[in-house]
Amino acid sequence: MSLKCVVQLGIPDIIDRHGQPITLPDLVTALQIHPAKTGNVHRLMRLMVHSGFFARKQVPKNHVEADEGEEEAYDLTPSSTLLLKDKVPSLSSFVLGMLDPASAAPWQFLGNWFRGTEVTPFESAHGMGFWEYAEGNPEFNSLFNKAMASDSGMMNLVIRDCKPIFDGLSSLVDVGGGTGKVARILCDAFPQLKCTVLELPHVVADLPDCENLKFVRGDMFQGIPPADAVFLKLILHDLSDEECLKVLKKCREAIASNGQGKVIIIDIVMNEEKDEHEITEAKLLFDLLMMVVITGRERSEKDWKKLFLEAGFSSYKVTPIFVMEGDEARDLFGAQSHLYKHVFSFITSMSLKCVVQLGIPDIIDRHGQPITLPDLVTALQIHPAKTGNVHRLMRLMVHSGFFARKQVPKNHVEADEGEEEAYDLTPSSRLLLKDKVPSLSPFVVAMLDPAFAAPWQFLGNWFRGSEVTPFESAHGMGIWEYGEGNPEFNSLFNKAMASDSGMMNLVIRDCKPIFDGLSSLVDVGGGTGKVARILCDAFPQLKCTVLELPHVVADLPDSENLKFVGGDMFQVIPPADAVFLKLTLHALSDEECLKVLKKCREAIASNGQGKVIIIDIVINEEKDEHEITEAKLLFDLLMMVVVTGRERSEKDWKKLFLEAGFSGYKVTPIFGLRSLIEVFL
Ligand SMILES: C[S@@+](CC[C@H](N)C(=O)[O-])C[C@H]1O[C@@H](n2cnc3c(N)ncnc32)[C@H](O)[C@@H]1O
Repeated sequence: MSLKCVVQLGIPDIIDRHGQPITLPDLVTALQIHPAKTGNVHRLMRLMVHSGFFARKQVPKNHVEADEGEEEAYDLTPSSTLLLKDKVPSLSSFVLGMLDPASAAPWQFLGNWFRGTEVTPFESAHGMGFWEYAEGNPEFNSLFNKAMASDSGMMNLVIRDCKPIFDGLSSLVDVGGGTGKVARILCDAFPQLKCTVLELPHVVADLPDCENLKFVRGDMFQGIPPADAVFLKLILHDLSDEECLKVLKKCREAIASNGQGKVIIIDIVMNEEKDEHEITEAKLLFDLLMMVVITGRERSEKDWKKLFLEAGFSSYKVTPIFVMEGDEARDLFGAQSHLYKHVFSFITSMSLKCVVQLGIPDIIDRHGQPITLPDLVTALQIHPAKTGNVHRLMRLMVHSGFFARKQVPKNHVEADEGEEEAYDLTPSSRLLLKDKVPSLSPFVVAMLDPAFAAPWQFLGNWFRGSEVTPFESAHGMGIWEYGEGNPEFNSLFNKAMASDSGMMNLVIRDCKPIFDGLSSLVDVGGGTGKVARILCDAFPQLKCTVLELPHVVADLPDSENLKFVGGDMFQVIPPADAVFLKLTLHALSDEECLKVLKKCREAIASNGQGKVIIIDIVINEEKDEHEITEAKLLFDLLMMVVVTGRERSEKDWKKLFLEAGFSGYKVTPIFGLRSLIEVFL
């Protein structure tokens, strides 16, 4: 969604027009950002640099003469070059089309769809199939057609290498050829070729024919005009095997008239053994996209061959055109895969949510050993028409490290000796077991709830508008107020935070010296008391108080060592030996954070030697591994979108502590993404 925001704000074009790498102040000026939001541009750019969409460069300072030396600036990379709006090829329309709310909505229905009767999750979300929806929604139709045309623009790069394939053809029908982007490229490259685009009537309704190019309104399942060649780009992967077979047979009839025609298909061929990890990932994401939006699938060469032979063709030849050695096109197609992987990375998130909703980790755990696909399908009680799709979900999840493929002895029929493939848990999916501690499944479900997903659609406009957060743009109020009025969301959120806090169990014994000698502690913003309970159990001498918003702790009973106080941390924090804040300060702006830190100081000042204990993220781009920094930067944007918070470097934290009047602090990186910070009077 940050990528979509980058496209909406036109950042690649701004850098391109600038003619050289652009500094942050120049970018902010060019963007015409709302004055209250200018401080957030570097956060968006930091994530985008980390993801390979921009490069940091040093340029000579040029603002004030006295200011000699160099400063940091952002440059385009091959991936962001593909997002320039008026260049060819440009994939900016693809990004906007694929991340449109109408395209995003069906993913929320994936889990239920597996057990229900709707043909696709798209139908669950919109009450009709994709093409019908596009027909009735001209804006969506136009967005989708532009997205496909922008993808087709990439054909320009390879068409000269494909010359032998089109040589000798005098007529060609582009089936499902959209608004004719590829057909025009072909007509330009091969002037002898007469092209016909066969399309749904509403897609080509207003398109005029020209000399070599004709539009025919029709249905590929009914008939395809005769020609030397039938061309299908990203059509057959939209179709189920049955539909694909029907269309291939129609293609055969269309080319049969001249006895030597051929069908030319541009589509994905799965090749997990040979492809690089990132290429396979992009292909698997497309496969799930095809499952969710239409009834299609991505196919291996073996799958394709089966269909071709069944349709009556005698042979075929596969050319992986988009990965040609030594060609400038190779870099661009590499950039395209990188871009698509990021456009569709939400598919991995939503598939993960589906895996939790279906309870797959628990099923494997209960099975007591790696589970075969047939056993998993049986245990899942999937709708009979959907059983063939479980392996597609699992294939992506294996690729993303959530499950491992193992070989187990065949045990279904005695005759069937040997081994078969089965899925096992990995450390990541073990964290999703519902009844184990710690379990992060409530965290997954809550963070991918529609209420959390909606604000991301507002990010681009938010940068230029006056709303405090994109969450407010989406829901008309801040998150805590929203939680107060929506008990279901409130409960979902509190369970998510409690599930995250369950991880504390794992480290509490290592933190003993930090809590030794304390007799009272206030957990500020302590949710429903998960951490406080863990602390009470670990340190029986400790009296804990949870200070929380009244609606969060309304029904929670006190117990011997644990008291709940409904209140407001900006007003007053009860006095104690220590104030504890886990993930509370990263949800606050610097000004808010300072206010709360001062209240913390007052709360511990009474005994003259108290301390503040913070568990939160400390950004350390130089030292952390790439994946850890990525997770921290994603949290940073989450804090920008749902609240007014931010993730901070040690330098940022230090500045706040000193400004709040503390004398010193100590950071202990205990906790994966999180650190424990002690702050002293
Ligand atoms: C990100 S959550 C952290 C929850 C908990 N510390 C944990 O890590 O599991 C922030 C918490 O701050 C609470 N909160 C927000 N504003 C508050 C305020 N003004 N006073 C007290 N608590 C507040 C929210 O209700 C929420 O539970």
